[in-house]
Amino acid sequence: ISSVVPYLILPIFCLNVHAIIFVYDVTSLASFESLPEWIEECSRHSVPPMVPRILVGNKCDLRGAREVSTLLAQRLADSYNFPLFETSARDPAEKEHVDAIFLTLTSTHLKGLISIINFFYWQPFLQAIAFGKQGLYCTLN
Ligand SMILES: Nc1nc2c(ncn2[C@@H]2O[C@H](COP(=O)(O)OP(=O)(O)OP(=O)(O)O)[C@@H](O)[C@H]2O)c(=O)[nH]1
Repeated sequence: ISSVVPYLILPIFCLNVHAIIFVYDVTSLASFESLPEWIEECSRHSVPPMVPRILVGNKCDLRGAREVSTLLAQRLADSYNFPLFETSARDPAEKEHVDAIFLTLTSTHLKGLISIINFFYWQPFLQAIAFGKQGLYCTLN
């Protein structure tokens, strides 16, 4: 999410969202420090907790201009339990990182879907077992 996205547009982005990538610029401490505000803002717009979120530090090719250390970013990522990636949209050597970001999001999203499917598939059986046990308990008493 870029800092230029007005707050008014955010609710529209948050409708039916499947994944969120929070991107900051590693050469801008201000962009990093604005992240918690954007993360909270997304939560306020009822983005379900199961929607995978990921933190991405961009512009890693600008080594001399770095203002956000990996350690600092990792601490923030850990505090929200988000995976952290550092990459560069400009440096072709970092291409694999961009691929990894989307693979991680896709697999997390699929895991979420599978657990929902599992829940609805097994729920009637679990209920039947619970009910059966209850019935047995009543009969024995
Ligand atoms: N060196 C470098 N420049 C980048 C990278 N990603 C984007 N840029 C440059 O940063 C500028 C802004 O990129 P945009 O894609 O417009 O991104 P934005 O979200 O508007 O970002 P900011 O202007 O940085 O707030 C452009 O000149 C891009 O070419 C990167 O990984 N490395």
